[in-house]
Amino acid sequence: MHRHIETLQQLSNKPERLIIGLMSGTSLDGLDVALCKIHGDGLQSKVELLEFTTVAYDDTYRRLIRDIFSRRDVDLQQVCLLNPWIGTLHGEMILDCLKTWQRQPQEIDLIASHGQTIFHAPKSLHGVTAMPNATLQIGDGDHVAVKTGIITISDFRQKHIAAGGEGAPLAVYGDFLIFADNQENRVMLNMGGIANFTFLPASLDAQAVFSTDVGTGNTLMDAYVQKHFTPKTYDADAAIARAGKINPALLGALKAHDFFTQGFPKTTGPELFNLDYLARAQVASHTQQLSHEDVMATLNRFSADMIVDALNRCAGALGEYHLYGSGGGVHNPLLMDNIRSQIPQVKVHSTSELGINPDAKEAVLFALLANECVAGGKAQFGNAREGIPSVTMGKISFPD
Ligand SMILES: Nc1ncnc2c1ncn2[C@@H]1O[C@H](COP(=O)(O)OP(=O)(O)OP(=O)(O)O)[C@@H](O)[C@H]1O
Ligand SMILES: CC(=O)N[C@H]1[C@@H]2OC[C@@H](O2)[C@@H](O)[C@@H]1O[C@H](C)C(=O)O
Repeated sequence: MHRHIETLQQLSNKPERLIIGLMSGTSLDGLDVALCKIHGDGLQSKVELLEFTTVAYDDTYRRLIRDIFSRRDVDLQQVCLLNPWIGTLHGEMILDCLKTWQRQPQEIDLIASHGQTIFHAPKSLHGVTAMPNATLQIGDGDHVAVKTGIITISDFRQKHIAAGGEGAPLAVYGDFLIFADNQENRVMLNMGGIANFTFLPASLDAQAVFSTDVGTGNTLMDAYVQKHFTPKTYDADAAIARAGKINPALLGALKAHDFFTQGFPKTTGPELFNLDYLARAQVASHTQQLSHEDVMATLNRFSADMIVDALNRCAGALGEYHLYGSGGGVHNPLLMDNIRSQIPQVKVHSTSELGINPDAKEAVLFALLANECVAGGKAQFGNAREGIPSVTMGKISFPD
C-alpha cells in the first residue's frame, strides 16, 4: 500500500484529527487560517478551535486577483500563473502561522484548502442552457501540499456541482454537523462579501435543513469604499454610512432584480453584485448625484433588507428561531442594527456563543469537510435533494 494511503487509513481511524481549515473569500481581505481539533465525524463531530488568524493579503495579491476576479475578459495566462502561485503562497502563510503557534508541520494531520474563488457562474447567472452550473477556485492543492509537507484536501465545490448543486453554499454541511440543536430552531447567518444562511430545525430533520445565498453582505459597500475612499478598503464601523441618509429611490432600484424573486436555494457573487450593478440602479433611479455617504447608507440598508426579506420569505418553514451571525459583517454595527430592528422578535447572537469565533466559521467549515472526506461520509443531508446532495467533497493531494 502507498504510504500516504496508509497514513490516510490511520488518520481515518484516529479519534481526533488536527486539521487546518483555510478560507479566502470574496472580500480579498486575507487568508483565514483555523487550526481545529476535530473529534469524531458526522453528527458526532466536535470542533475545538485551537488557533485562528487572518493573514492579510498585501497590495500585490489584491491587485493580481482583482485583475481576473469575477471578470469575463481576463488574461488566461495570468489565471494559469496564479493557480500555482496562490497555492504556494497559501502554503507559505500556513508555515508562518505554524511557526507563530509554535507547532511543527508534522503535528498537523490535514489541510483543508478552499482556494480563491475567481468566478462563480450558476446557470441563473450565465444563462447558457446547454452548460452546467460552474465555479472556479484557484490555488492548487498540490502546491499547498508540497510547500507544507501536509496532506491537503482542496477544490471542494466541484463535487457539489457534479451531484446537482450550484457549488455553494457549502456552509450547510458544517453547520448541520456542529450547530444543529434539538432545543431551538437556528439560523446561521454569514455576512462576508455575500450573505448566506443555513436553517437548522430543532427537529434535526435533514430533509428540512437548507442553506442559501441571499444577496450582498459587504461586497458592494467594500467596492464602493475602495473606489471612492482610497486607501480605505471597507467602511470601518460603518462610519461613512452613518454619515449619510438612505435614498428610497436608489434602494428600490437596487432591489429590482430577478435574483431576489427566484426561489431558494440559490447562489450569487460579485459577478452580479458589482459597481456596474450599482451604476445601473443609479441611472434607473436618477440618483447619480447622491453623496458618497448617502450611497453607502443605502447600500448598507440594501444588504440588511434583502437578508431580512429572505428570512421572512422562509419564515413559515423557520417558525420561531434564533439567529447566529458570523463573517465580517457582524463587525458592521449599522448593518446589524438595520437587521435587528426589522426582526425584533428574533434573538440575535454571534457564533462565539456556540464556541466558534465568527470570523473563523467558514475556515472551520472546510476543516469539517476535510474531516468528512477522510473519516466521515455517513451523514445524510436529504438524499441528493436539490442544492444539498449527500456527497463527499474535496480532492486529496499528497506532499510527495
Ligand atoms: N469593523 C468593521 N466594520 C465594518 N465592516 C467590517 C469590519 N470588520 C470587517 N468588516 C467587513 O467584513 C469584510 C470581511 O468579511 P469576511 O472576511 O467574512 O469576508 P469573506 O470571507 O471574504 O467573504 P465571503 O465569505 O462572502 O466570500 C470586510 O471586507 C468588511 O466589509
Ligand atoms: C463560490 C464561492 O466562493 N461562494 C462563497 C461566497 O462567500 C459567501 C457565499 O458566497 C457562499 O456561497 C460561498 O462561501 C461559503 C463558505 C459557502 O460555500 O458556504
